[in-house]
Amino acid sequence: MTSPTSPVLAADGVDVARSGKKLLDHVSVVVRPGEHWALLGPNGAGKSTLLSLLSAEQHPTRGTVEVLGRRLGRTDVRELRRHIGHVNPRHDLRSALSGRDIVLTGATGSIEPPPRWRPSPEQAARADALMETMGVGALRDDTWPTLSQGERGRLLIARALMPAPRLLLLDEPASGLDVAAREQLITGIDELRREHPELATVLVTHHLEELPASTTHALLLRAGQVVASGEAEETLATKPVTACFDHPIAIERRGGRWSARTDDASA
Ligand SMILES: Nc1ncnc2c1ncn2[C@@H]1O[C@H](COP(=O)(O)OP(=O)(O)OP(=O)(O)O)[C@@H](O)[C@H]1O
Repeated sequence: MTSPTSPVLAADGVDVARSGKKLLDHVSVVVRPGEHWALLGPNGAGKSTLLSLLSAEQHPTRGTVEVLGRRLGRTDVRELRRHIGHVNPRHDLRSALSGRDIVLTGATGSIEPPPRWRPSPEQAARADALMETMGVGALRDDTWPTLSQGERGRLLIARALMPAPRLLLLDEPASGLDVAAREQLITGIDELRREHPELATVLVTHHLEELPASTTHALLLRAGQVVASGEAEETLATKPVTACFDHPIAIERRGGRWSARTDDASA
């Protein structure tokens, strides 16, 4: 589809308008293989709207979006979506599938395994390896209704990676998790990034504490506009984050991870 070094995502001068309101205003971003972007901003900033473009679910009103080298509006988005790992936290599973079967449905792109479908030995081995990476190898036979939210989240990431996508989109993966579950998730994401060096990821969050240490870049959005964009070291810093959230916030980075608190010096 593209060369291994060409951008995985390229949005250029993107506007999205709905009901006469500009949800995104001249947003540009380029994501390359091996980069791990945080998409950060307050409620209503436009993060979900941008993610819906990057996942080929919506089209821009103005500007261009290329996903895996294909221009939205000129390509079959249903086919394109099959090459994007998109973790939907509202996974609509009704039956009591086992952890391993849930991961295997990533190979068929379906919620339930198709009747009489059996995984190939390669697919089965990949499912097992991804479950180990995400720290859910022990949940092989546990069924969906018995799993915690954190366990489900990590299984769904393994599931999204079954077709070996070059792009993984994570929409608030740590939302609602307790601190132990959040840390297990973050460890899994770090591990995943180490084991799949070509994979590019975009992770949406409101909280800097939820960012894995392996985050390489960040895009800060406020009211549909880009406040800062680029390498994590520069963008996940006191000044741009304060501007993004319109509140004096001091950022600290320790052991690779970020934390945020009110900046008393300027509050
Ligand atoms: N179809 C629509 N028509 C009009 N306004 C919309 C539509 N969809 C979203 N919005 C508005 O666009 C803005 C951006 O929404 P979006 O969901 O992208 O923000 P977000 O950064 O993901 O917010 P949150 O952190 O709360 O999830 C919000 O003010 C929202 O109310």
